Amino acid sequence: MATFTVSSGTINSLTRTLPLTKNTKPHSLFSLSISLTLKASKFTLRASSMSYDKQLAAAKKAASLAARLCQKVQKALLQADVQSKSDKSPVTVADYGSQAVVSVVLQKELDSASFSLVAEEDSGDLRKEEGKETLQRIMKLVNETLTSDETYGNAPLSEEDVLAAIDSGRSVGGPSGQHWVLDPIDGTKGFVRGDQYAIALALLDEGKAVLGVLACPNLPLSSVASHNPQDPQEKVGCLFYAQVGSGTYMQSLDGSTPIKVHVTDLDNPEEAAFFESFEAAHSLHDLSSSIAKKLGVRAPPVRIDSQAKYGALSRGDGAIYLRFPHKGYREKIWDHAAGYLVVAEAGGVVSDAAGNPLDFSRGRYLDLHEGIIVTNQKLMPALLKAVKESLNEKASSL
Ligand SMILES: Nc1ncnc2c1ncn2[C@@H]1O[C@H](COP(=O)(O)O)[C@@H](O)[C@H]1OP(=O)(O)O
Ligand SMILES: [Mg+2]
Ligand SMILES: [Mg+2]
Ligand SMILES: [Mg+2]
Repeated sequence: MATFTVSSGTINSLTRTLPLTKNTKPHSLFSLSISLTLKASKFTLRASSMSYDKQLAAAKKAASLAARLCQKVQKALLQADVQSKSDKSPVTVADYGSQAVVSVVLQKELDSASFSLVAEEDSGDLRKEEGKETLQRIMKLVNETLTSDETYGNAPLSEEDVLAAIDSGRSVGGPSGQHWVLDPIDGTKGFVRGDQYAIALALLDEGKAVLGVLACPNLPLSSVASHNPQDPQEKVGCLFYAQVGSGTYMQSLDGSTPIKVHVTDLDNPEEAAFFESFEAAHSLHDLSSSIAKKLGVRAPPVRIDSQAKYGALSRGDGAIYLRFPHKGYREKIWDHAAGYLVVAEAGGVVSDAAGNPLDFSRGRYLDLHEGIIVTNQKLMPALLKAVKESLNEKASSL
């Protein structure tokens, strides 16, 4: 006979929601409690036996190949003359190319019949007459990248295949079923400057993030705090990955042995380093400076682009990440889902400015209170207090 164990907390919280009256008979409570026990046990069994190993292997392969494509374009971009640097098309080519590569690899490696992808780009502009030349360049790049992996052989994709791969990212996501979530280049501003960017890929199952993969081609393997960009011996290019319930790992993009990473265990905010956007247009630097001051943070902010910030925080390079977009900006799920799981599985906490968890089940957008804050469990209460005070001061000064 199978035995099930369910925590009393689960049953207590379930019975709290029951409509109990003075007339509820003891035996009906007993049968109710048995049926709740079985239901809860079923849920526990399903959650703990669920493995996403196959999807994780596919996601790591997809993000690594997309990173290879992006690195090639960024290298050419940085070597180009000033005039062609102001041309936006290389970024466009890498954005679309990365999305196509991830979409093709996931569909080749997994069951494509039930494939759903929520991704940033769509092929609208590429289908226009003026997009023809760009599409040619994307197709060439995608084929070169895919054939650089020997498992994909030599069956080149047509223009139509590439357009279809990009457009598979039009899914609206939502609370049921499985959905992949992709930002093919997160931090395009950093990509163009030659700085940080990430290929961010997550899997949602029933509205919850269950896999997160971040390829960060320009992030040093050592801490950003101790990194010396002049030293040619220092390796760059990190792949972070997390599966729900299994922790967060990091390896080099060229495939070193993975190491388990953990957020810092710092409990004194004065010693904390904090991350924020490089771009002042993406996050309110004044507000984060006011929060840091209240916490007594001594170090200046570490400003880097993209979800590389989540990766760096997951291995303890810094203790806090603050993100407060300007009024009216709506956050998208592909800008946070992968980073969220990488940090959560490394022991960190990600919430909105009011302390609510992020909800990835509501479609392509995240509905948030004000901003996003990330830190470890010990520092979160003090951080929430400082955020609340700073937001109140900002509101009363308007
Ligand atoms: N006006 C904006 N405010 C906040 N974030 C923005 C804005 N415009 C684009 N972004 C997105 O913010 C993220 C980068 O933030 P960060 O400053 O942390 O690098 C990216 O996802 C970027 O999009 P994209 O993916 O197109 O680069
Ligand atoms: Mg983005
Ligand atoms: Mg993007
Ligand atoms: Mg964009």
